[in-house]
Amino acid sequence: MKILAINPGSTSTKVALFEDESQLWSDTQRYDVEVIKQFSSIPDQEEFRLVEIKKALAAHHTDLTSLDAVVGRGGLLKPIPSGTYIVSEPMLEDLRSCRYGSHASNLGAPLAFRLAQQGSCNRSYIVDPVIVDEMIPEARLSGLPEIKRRSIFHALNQKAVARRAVAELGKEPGSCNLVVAHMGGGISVGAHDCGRVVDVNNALDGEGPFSPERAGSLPSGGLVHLAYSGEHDLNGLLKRIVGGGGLVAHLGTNDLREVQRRIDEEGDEKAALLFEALAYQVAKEIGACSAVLKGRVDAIVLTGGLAYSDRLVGKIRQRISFIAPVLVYPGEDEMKALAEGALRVLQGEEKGREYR
Ligand SMILES: Nc1ncnc2c1ncn2[C@@H]1O[C@H](COP(=O)(O)OP(=O)(O)OP(=O)(O)O)[C@@H](O)[C@H]1O
Ligand SMILES: CCCC(=O)O
Repeated sequence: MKILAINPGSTSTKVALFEDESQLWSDTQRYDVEVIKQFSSIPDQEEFRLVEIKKALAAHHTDLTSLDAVVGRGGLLKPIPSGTYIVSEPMLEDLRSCRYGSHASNLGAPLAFRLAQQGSCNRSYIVDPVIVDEMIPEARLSGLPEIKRRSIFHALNQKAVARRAVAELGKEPGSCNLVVAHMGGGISVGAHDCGRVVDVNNALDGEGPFSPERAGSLPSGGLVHLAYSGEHDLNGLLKRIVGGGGLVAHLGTNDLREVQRRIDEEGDEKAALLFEALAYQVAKEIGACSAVLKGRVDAIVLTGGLAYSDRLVGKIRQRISFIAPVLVYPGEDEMKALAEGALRVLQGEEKGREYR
């Protein structure tokens, strides 16, 4: 089966072609920030990205008509359980209108749908979108009835690495309790209770550890004062929390390698403190998720780009290795996870779910 996988990020689109589980080629198309700035909203980028993806297909001599399915990263939809979903009109409508919020991943389904249509296979899917919601009732409450917690996290990679961890532990699928920390530009830490993510910090909405680009949890009084200080309008403040917080706000970079360089080469004490605090906050969140699982944790999994840093992983380990064995899977394999999700449906292992 030939499956094209598409993963739109804020300034790039990753495209990869798979023959069953094997990747035939992959391409990361990076867009100049100035090019992206020409579009007033994420949905406005659909046509541009479609044309760019077709250029990648042409460069790799891949004809659209040779595809059996196209799968895209799923974006901000209404909360739904984990799985592979058939792209449908109601889904496209919710993503294109940004009814549940705006995120680059909103483009995954429309692009997959149009490419599948143009190639005539007419089979398009999304897998484990960022709004996968399996939270238990007590996790949904905040301290104010008018503010509900939402499950928005790196579901695709968290679920994929959780499957890998369970296999490596030699256990049956759905039989393990894991705490998975995805540490990338954003950070989400999930409590996986026998395969179900029963609690996770909302990585897009000011919960959990700060990250290279996100502010994470903030003291709410301080946030309210900042909101009324006249320094920011609504969108400016939201952008600061989501794109300009964390390492960017404190150090002006979202690159952990640069932070390490400043510590090593310049003896930068502020950078050293931020590095320490990052490890501390991730470890604290892992501890919280371990309590969610009542201490019955088979393994803790560290993944995402930050997990390439042995130094960060070492500092996190110091605080959490008393809980359970620590497995480290640096980076992410979202393209493979997308292709595998589509394949499970194409091969009849799983039924394609409907989004209503
Ligand atoms: N070898 C490395 N050592 C230390 N840090 C690294 C290394 N490689 C990548 N990083 C850091 O990982 C972070 C980016 O991670 P990643 O690529 O997973 O993020 P992303 O895909 O942009 O965002 P997200 O994972 O939230 O979707 C950056 O801070 C980058 O500096
Ligand atoms: C789930 C996506 C979260 C992020 O972009 O940080």
